[in-house]
Amino acid sequence: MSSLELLPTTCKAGVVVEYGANFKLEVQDVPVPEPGPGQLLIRLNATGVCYSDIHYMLEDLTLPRMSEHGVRSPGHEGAGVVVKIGEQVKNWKIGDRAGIKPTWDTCMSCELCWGRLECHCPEAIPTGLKVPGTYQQYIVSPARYTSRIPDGVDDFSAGPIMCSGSTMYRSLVDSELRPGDWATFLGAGGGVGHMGVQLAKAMGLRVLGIDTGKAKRELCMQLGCDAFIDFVDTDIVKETMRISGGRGVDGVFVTATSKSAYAVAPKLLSVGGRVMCVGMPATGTAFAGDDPMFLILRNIKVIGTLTGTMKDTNDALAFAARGLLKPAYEVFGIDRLPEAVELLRAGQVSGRCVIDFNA
Ligand SMILES: NC(=O)c1ccc[n+]([C@@H]2O[C@H](COP(=O)([O-])OP(=O)(O)OC[C@H]3O[C@@H](n4cnc5c(N)ncnc54)[C@H](O)[C@@H]3O)[C@@H](O)[C@H]2O)c1
Ligand SMILES: [Zn+2]
Ligand SMILES: [Zn+2]
Repeated sequence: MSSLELLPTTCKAGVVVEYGANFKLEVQDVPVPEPGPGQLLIRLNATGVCYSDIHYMLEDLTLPRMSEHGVRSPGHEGAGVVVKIGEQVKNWKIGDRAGIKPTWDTCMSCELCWGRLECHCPEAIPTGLKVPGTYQQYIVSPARYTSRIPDGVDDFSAGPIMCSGSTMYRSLVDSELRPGDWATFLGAGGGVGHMGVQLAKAMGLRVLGIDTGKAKRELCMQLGCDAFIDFVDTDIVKETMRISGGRGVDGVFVTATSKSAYAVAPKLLSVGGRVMCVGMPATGTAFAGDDPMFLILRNIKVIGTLTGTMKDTNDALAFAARGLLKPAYEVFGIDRLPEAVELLRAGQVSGRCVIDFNA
């Protein structure tokens, strides 16, 4: 085991003191963990605040629960530096830049792990759900599944790319849309959606952003959307048809949490179009496109995306290193983490809130 600096014994962390509908998050001092064999200890400089963290604290998804696993810190968009190296670790050194993803580790030896589906591995461990997440400044991570952050991508950008950026990269690849096709993002001004907008433009797609409010409209247009619709005061089916010349769009990426977004998504599509499911709706949401006759008559495909793999994350970071993906973020000091979470829960964040652990 080796470490460069004298490490503290405690660090700051966002800690859940009450789970569920009235969840409560506090910033507390917690012990700095020790890296076991094969693990790195990473000191995070930044973590993004993703809506999935809110789902985990609300415990409103059909997923394992944080409380069942005794996990008190969510978070899965971390960026920092290696400060200590466990036994048996090769190819990493102290001072290397390192990122933490929504999947903390996988078995790496099953068919899913071999075939770009490792996030679905039965042994996959979700970060911030079954193990402590990136709301904690010092975090251990399996060296084999830790992402490297390339030069030219700062930690405030790299953090959100670990989840939001890599998920949208993967979803766009799986959509098989081609340059010139229309891609629509329901939730285009949010943390995940605004990454999709940029990646879609970089891939040569035409982009229709759908969200609400002046700030999100401005962000979408600044990021290169060809058109924007405010879903609150517009008939979005009619308007989408008008913008796409009456045929509908080729792909709809649902990056919102709301039931209404899933309800409308298939209706925006052209014949042969596809709904890309990314936003995680609370347990019990019905998917309006599940009328088989609607899907049959319009040759609609429905595809789900569960975060990006190790390779997807690497590829998304490469877009950022080339200047094609620049997360729009507002920085909050660690003491203001609960405030950032509340703003996101209230739908008041354009782009991402990123936490600065050094502020
Ligand atoms: N599948 C995955 O791997 C994955 C990865 C990351 C996040 N997520 C999920 O994606 C969702 C979004 O996360 P986020 O962090 O970007 O949240 P966010 O709040 O930053 O973004 C959601 C956006 O959707 C907009 N919106 C709400 N209702 C809408 C509607 N009916 N039509 C259009 N826009 C609407 C909101 O105004 C907001 O801008 C969450 O459910 C999260 O859990 C899934
Ligand atoms: Zn996330
Ligand atoms: Zn596996």
